[in-house]
Amino acid sequence: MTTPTAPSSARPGTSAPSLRHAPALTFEAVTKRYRGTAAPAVDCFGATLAAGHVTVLLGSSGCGKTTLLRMVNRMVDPTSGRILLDGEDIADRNPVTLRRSIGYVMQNAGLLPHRRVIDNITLVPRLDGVPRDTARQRAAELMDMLGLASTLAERYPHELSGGQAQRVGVARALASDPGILLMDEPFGAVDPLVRRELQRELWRIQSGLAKTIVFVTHDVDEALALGDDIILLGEGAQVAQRGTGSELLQTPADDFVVRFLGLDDDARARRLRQVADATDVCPGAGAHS
Ligand SMILES: Nc1ncnc2c1ncn2[C@@H]1O[C@H](COP(=O)(O)OP(=O)(O)OP(=O)(O)O)[C@@H](O)[C@H]1O
Repeated sequence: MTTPTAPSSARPGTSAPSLRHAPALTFEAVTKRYRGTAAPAVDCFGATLAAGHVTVLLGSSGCGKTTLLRMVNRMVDPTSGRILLDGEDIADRNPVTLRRSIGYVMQNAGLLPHRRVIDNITLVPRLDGVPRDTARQRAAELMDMLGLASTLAERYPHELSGGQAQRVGVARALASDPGILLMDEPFGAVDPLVRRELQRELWRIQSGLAKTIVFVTHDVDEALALGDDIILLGEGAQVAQRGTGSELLQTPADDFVVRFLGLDDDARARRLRQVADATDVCPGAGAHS
């Protein structure tokens, strides 16, 4: 899903063009040790994530994926190390303004239950001082882009299906046109069909918007379907292997990678290669297309 430059005008189906610059994201020897725990949740993680690309952090439960994401928007501070956006240390940024400039999508959408869909989507732009009508206009464009009927705007979150709620969560994250989007297992709570549909939507949207996306999942198929770049993590966010889906499948670094991807099962290995091949030719997938 490589989309190196943002388009100058919207493509069909992506009616809200991105104006905000997508930054590169660098982790320099980042360690997080939570108080009272023996082992660090993240142990000296280093990587640069390319601007305008989708980087997938793939790994088992508890390996430190969420901790890595939450350090990017300063919901969690590193014990040591630095995190840089286009070379600028985020420790020097005001945490509130930093957070508002970064889109965040959670597993259960994280919508405010007592606010209507439209107010959930316009919340951050309104806090940033965007006039009400402008914010609502952009929200309507985003809802359209995400395949949400305009009639849903006045509903409350509990009146939505799981898939609709996740779409609203993505619209809300895009509402202030952030350059960077953090997605923490965003499609993990919906059924497999809806999940695949949401993955395709994200793919299509990203081909127009070219955000820097960090996408967390423990699902190998999802990583192969979405990642320009996949970082497979072991305990303490140790990098087991990094590469494109095809690279991981063709040249797994060691037994851990083989077992995690399931390449020791011939039928599964064949199926995963098909997923990776399909990703390479899927329309709307930027450089893959
Ligand atoms: N606030 C906290 N206090 C103490 N330990 C924590 C805290 N948050 C996370 N941890 C621990 O840090 C480690 C990494 O957790 P993290 O949530 O980052 O992993 P994860 O890979 O995102 O897991 P999952 O896929 O289950 O969400 C785990 O051992 C977890 O128990």
